Amino acid sequence: MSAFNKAALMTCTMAMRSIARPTLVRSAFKTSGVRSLATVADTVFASSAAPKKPLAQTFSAPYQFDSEAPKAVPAALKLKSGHVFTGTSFGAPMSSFGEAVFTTSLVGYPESMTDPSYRGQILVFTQPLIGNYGVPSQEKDQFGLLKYFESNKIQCQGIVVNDYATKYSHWTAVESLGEWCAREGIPAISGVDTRAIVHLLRDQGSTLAKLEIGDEVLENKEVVEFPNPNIRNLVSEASTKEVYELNPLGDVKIALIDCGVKENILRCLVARGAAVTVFPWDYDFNQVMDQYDGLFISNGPGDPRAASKTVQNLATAFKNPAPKPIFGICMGNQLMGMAAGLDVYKLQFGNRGHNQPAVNMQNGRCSITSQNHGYALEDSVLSAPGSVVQGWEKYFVNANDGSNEGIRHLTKPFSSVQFHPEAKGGPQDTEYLFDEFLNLARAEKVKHSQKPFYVAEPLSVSKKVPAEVIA
Ligand SMILES: NC(=O)CC[C@H](N)C(=O)O
Repeated sequence: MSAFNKAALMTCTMAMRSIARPTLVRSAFKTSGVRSLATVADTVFASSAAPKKPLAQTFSAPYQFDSEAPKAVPAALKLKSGHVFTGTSFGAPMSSFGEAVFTTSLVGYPESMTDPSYRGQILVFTQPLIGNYGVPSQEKDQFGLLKYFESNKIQCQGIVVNDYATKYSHWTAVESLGEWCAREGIPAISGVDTRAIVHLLRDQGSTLAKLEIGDEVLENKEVVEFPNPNIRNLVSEASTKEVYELNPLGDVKIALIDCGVKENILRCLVARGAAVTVFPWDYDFNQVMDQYDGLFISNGPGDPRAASKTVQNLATAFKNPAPKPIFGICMGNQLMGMAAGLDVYKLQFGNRGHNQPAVNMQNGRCSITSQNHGYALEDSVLSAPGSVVQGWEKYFVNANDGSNEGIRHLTKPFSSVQFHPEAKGGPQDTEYLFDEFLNLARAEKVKHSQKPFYVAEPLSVSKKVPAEVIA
């Protein structure tokens, strides 16, 4: 764990302790002079002591941390189920719609919010204190990839937090979370009981929602229609429109199908020496695979059934008698599974967080993984006798809910995982899967380079040389 993660974890632990022992924690903060944390402890204590009201009428009064802060703008999270949570706006002064989902991750809000897989979603953070380390810059690395974000803009439709930290501090920070949201036109609400929201989303499932800001909240009109982002082709919206190359001098050539790829997947590939060509989601890669040593299918937003073209292309690739290695992550796992003949279904509330246990079915080893998905492969047929899905086996399984975490082919170099080995944020314990994939691709390259390059029958050439020239 990095020093930064440790600091963030300590902040969280301190805030959580304050719920159990508020008096003690408050006096400790006062003597050490940490004024902003003392205020957090007060707030958590005050809200947990508040009388319980029916959820539909939940109202969190707008509050301010800082007496110099501008006047609070009202905000409301309205769920399709009729539940309304009111609080304070700290982002863009505009309303938005989306599917409300929650993440249990403790850190990594800049990464999560720019992860294209969150497109169309309103993100509820269960971590109570958000914004305390601000937002980094758009600085790029030597490959031209963003250093600190997973794409070049905020992808989610809005964010919901319990306590927004108005004061931030981090060596990479260039602005506050609120400034970033306002600049990018993304609404944000704080001062709501995120525990109550998560209970609802867990019990009734991910729910369509609206984030209302400003006067609209005061008008308190009923929302008549909640547009469902999952009926759009979000993959097509998030995917690159043009083919582009990264690290062209890399020693192994990978074709990457961009369904909404996270920057850290690209970083993980180029950092290991791969030359990566990124293709749009519907590109018929089978036409160009002879120029590549391996194929990668990325993560992406929304319902995987929207990417049926990628599924068709994969089904064709699977039939290739001389198959190249293929590896997929998250949406990539779902698309590869569908191409293999598996069904996909929507989970009740999805798995989003940094501590999801995935058990490797080959060796029983469990890895703690980073995840962000609402759909899953129906993999029970893989172990069923006489299954129509031949040649594939379960690769990883989620130890919490038994859902699919990966599949692999029994004889061909095809595999995929539902979790995120590239993390960002979250544990990097499964990053070795990038090495395994690139090792297979390098072996493929060697196999091809062993095909005859030399001129056949060299002796017959010398025989034809006229005698007088040799002399
Ligand atoms: N991270 C991802 O690739 C998510 C895949 C898909 N959109 C899901 O929610 O299941």
